[in-house]
Amino acid sequence: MADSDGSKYKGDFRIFENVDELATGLVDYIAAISEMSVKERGFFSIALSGGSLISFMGKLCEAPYNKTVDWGKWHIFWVDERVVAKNHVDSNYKLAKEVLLSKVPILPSHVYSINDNVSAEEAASEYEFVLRQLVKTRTVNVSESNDCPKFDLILLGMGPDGHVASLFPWHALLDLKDDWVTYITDSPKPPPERITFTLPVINSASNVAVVVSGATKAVAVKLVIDGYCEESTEVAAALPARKVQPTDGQLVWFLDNEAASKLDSVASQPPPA
Ligand SMILES: O=C1O[C@H](COP(=O)(O)O)[C@@H](O)[C@H](O)[C@H]1O
Repeated sequence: MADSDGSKYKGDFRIFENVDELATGLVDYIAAISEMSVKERGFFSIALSGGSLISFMGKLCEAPYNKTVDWGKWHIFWVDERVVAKNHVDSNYKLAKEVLLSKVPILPSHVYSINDNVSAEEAASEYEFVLRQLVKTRTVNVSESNDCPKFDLILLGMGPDGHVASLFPWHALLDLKDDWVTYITDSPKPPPERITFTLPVINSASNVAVVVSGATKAVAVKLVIDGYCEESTEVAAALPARKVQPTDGQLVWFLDNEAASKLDSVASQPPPA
């Protein structure tokens, strides 16, 4: 559906029968972008979120990906991270380590986790500093239009409130234009202290995938993609996920049937071949 300014929400939508098929589709997609990036640039820069999407990435540890993916070329970042110790149950790093990083031959020096010994503000500023060095060496590509890092792939989940990364509805962080990495100390979802990429960085990526499953997110999915939902009084345009529109990159949504169940505009599309 069109916004009040006439613009339409753009993206590709892949809808799967269940979460197992979604996970297979997602890892196929990640492996293909990894191969293309390594061929074109010699590196693959990927930024992970936390939450349910990480569990789907476990399939990358299985055949054929465990052998075919060029793990030595992967450089792994976090789109957002909770400012807790790396062994804390809320740590996005811990989740990714358990599901993927400890099971494939990724180089430890290519895993860019946050400094968990400092405040959220310092952690964000250190993370942005590291990112700036890696953009200088082009380990992470750069956007020609705004000098932001241009990740080969950014993976986002979405909460039932429409938040992506640690960018929450109506929060002032949504308006940041010049920062790459920022921090929040009043996150509506615990834990309260987090760091997060800003929208300009997310929207500068070459590829962005939003991965959403489950019936509890069906209303938010409809608000974001169709621009309205009769069952909700939320303002669609205020949902952070609706502000994810890559400037020069490709956006793909991976949905299971339950998350897509309220959509009118794309629900009738056949699953990808
Ligand atoms: O707090 C967070 O939530 C979102 C969504 O998580 P999910 O478990 O509902 O899929 C996640 O994408 C984000 O990275 C995380 O910090």
